[in-house]
Amino acid sequence: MQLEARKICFNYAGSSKWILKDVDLTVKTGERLALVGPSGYGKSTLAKILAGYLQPSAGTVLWDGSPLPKRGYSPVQVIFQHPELSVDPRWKMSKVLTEGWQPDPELLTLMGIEDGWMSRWPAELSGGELQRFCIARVLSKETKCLICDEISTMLDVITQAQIWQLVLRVASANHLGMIVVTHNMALAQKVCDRIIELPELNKAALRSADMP
Ligand SMILES: Nc1ncnc2c1ncn2[C@@H]1O[C@H](COP(=O)(O)OP(=O)(O)OP(=O)(O)O)[C@@H](O)[C@H]1O
Repeated sequence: MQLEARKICFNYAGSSKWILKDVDLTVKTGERLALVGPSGYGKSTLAKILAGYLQPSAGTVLWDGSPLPKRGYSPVQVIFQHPELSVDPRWKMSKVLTEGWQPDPELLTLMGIEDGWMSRWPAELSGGELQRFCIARVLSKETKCLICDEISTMLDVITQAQIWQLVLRVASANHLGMIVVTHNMALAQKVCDRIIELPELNKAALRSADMP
């Protein structure tokens, strides 16, 4: 099984600038791909397109040869940099956690999620604690490809290491495909087996003039 992006082009509404142009990318289950590049080069935009959050201006994203499902649980899930922006602040954590599936107690123990946190509001957890929920809620067995968009950037180094240990453990156990979006080459080298530099992948956009 694989996630495939074919000739992806993207510009934000109202802007004539190509953010992405003719980007091709394939990630197979079990493979860990790092997408590396400086700030502002379109990494998060591509992550959102690959996960189906944004529609490309042209090109297609295919999961196992078919478009991503428009409804229901998607096999391609994404975790973002800022967990506080990824959860509904009006939902208690138990609801946040079980929106897509019912995580089993073993996973919650593995993720270090404490029972007492379930009745709290998102604002009553630290960034690291909240990020654990954001990770656990997308680790259903139906998830086949996980996109991690700068998931540890705002955490201290100890929490970063813990979070990555947990994610990689589940990724190995579930044979997930992974795309690790980062500007940190050292992290990419540590957690991934293939590295793609976005400026190279997206050179058509960098070379192009604005859209006609
Ligand atoms: N909603 C939006 N509307 C208009 N332009 C946007 C929007 N979101 C992002 N951009 C622009 O698109 C470009 C790429 O942004 P993107 O967030 O994908 O980059 P990035 O490589 O992920 O950056 P960073 O590493 O800083 O997160 C930037 O120039 C940004 O200003």
